[in-house]
Amino acid sequence: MRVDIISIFPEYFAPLDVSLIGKARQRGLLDVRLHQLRDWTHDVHRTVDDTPYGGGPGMVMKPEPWSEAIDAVAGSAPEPPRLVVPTPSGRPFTQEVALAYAAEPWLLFAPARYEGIDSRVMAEYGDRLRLDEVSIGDYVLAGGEAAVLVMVEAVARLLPGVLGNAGSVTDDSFAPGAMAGLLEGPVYTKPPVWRGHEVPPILLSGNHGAIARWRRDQALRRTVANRPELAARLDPGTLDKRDRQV
Ligand SMILES: COC(=O)COc1cccc(COC(=O)c2cn[nH]c2)c1
Repeated sequence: MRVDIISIFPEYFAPLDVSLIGKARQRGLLDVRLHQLRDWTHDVHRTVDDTPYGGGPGMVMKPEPWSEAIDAVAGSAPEPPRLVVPTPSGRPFTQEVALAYAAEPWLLFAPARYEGIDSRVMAEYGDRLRLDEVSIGDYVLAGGEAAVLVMVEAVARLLPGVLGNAGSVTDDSFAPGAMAGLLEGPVYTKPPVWRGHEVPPILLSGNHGAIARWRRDQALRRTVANRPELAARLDPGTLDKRDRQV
């Protein structure tokens, strides 16, 4: 997968050189290319923003630098990238969206700063680059760069070969399957007793059926407690009689 990121702070993406993503890049599983938006300005101050039409606080990112940058990166490629713009007003970025992105050969991220990018840029590229405006949560960041880091990590870990243990992807709490739609339950490792806290004995029992039921029960409890709106969406049929005692 190829990932291009256009930003006025390309240095923000240094974390993509380390850990999981860094190794995936070294192994050629991921091709991340960074671009400085200001390289597509033509004034001495390398201006990328201006005051908003209609008044109001803050500044808006000018359309010309973005369109010149996007044209230079995406060009007239026969199979153009999917353009992803992080914004508080976007559709929710979920594991389902991450899975869809992981199937794309090429993503182009456009993290905005200030009050956002002139909307005509979205209109210009919406169709050809299958523009997706996505939100990683209901809060406002100073810029989309942190959101791009989040999305690149969520997508990259789904690529074949990136995660050592393939199982952990299918066990994702938001992945389809037995635990679909449930939050992760508690996890434990050695020592069996730590500062007087014991690991739940069921986990040491070797009874894999009972362990699976216990884990599902714990996941259901946590989902009901922390995300009642997810619990409400669970298909009653998916809850076996044990779960209904929750
Ligand atoms: C067309 O879209 C744009 O112009 C983007 O506009 C903005 C405006 C303010 C802040 C941001 C950065 O993204 C977030 O804050 C964000 C993303 N997810 N949750 C919070 C982007």
